Amino acid sequence: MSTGAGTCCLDCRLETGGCGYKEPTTCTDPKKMACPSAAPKDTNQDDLKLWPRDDRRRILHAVYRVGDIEKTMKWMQDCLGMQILRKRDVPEEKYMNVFMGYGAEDNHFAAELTYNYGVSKYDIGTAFGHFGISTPNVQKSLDNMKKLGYKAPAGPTKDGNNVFAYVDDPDGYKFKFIQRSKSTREPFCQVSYRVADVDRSILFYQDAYGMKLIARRDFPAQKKTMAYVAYDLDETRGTVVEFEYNYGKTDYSKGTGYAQLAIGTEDVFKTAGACELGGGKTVRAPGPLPQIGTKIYGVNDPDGWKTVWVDNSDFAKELEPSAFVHEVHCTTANQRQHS
Ligand SMILES: C[C@@H](O)C(=O)SC[C@H](NC(=O)CC[C@H](N)C(=O)O)C(=O)NCC(=O)O
Ligand SMILES: [Zn+2]
Repeated sequence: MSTGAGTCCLDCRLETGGCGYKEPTTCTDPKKMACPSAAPKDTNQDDLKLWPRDDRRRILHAVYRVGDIEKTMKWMQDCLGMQILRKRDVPEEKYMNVFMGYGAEDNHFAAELTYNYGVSKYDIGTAFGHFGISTPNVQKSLDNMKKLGYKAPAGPTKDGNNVFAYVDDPDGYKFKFIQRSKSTREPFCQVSYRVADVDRSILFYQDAYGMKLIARRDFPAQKKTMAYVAYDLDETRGTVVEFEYNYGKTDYSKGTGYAQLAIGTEDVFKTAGACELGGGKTVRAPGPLPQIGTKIYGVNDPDGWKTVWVDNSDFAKELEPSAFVHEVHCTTANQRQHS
């Protein structure tokens, strides 16, 4: 497994600062052999190169931090027509999550809202673009917001066949209403990142993450290039990652709000090896989440956008009704804010 400057396997490098072995299978470091998160012994570079396309992957949710989880939930229900899918409180780690979306998480993309106890404000930064929401009628979506007393533009922007409008959620995250026919299977259809090199991003998401390029479009008049990658080439069926490259602009601020994209995988350890091979920077070693137990692996892309890979079978267990220890009342978390 290519490890860039270092020449050791992923686990040893993370645990010991480097054992000097090039391949997990040849690593005889006692720490490595005992390491529970060792990549499968039969892993080799060719296998890792093919893994991103052989794996069973789906974009699960986008994770971002909010200052008032009840206010955001209500905004998403009122303005986007989303529903509350599940809640989980992790008091030992002083945070709670609420999952919002348009359908069950076993086959729909979701927003994973993160409320850190006592934190009411985040810097959205300039690198995050928007979340895309498809709607059959943008004007009606805007009129609905205004009728409910929310701030919204008077009307959509029309650019050729494209009809769209941007609105801000309570924390300042941008949501883009995108006019599409009713047949769109996944209304929560886009996450948009600003990037410093669009072709570098395309290649990385293809090679390291196994995504497919849906489109790459230049807009010289607007001095920008847009690109779209996903696991499904039909962009109305699943969630798409959009890259926005503004000519010559490379210095964006990430802020503290947006956290990561969660993608399902059959094997977080093998995926860790494949991401490293593709040039990803590991930021969270593969292994179980504290308190929750779901195996995850965290990695940054060349622009520093984080992806958390989530074990598919552990994720399915998270969705089982029995996993809902108790219905969390959001006021509880907000009350903690004042404790
Ligand atoms: C499976 C994946 O999508 C998760 O839900 S991981 C949950 C975990 N969330 C937090 O730790 C939230 C609190 C934290 N203080 C924050 O603000 O992010 C998470 O995101 N883990 C990722 C990791 O790298 O540990
Ligand atoms: Zn998650």
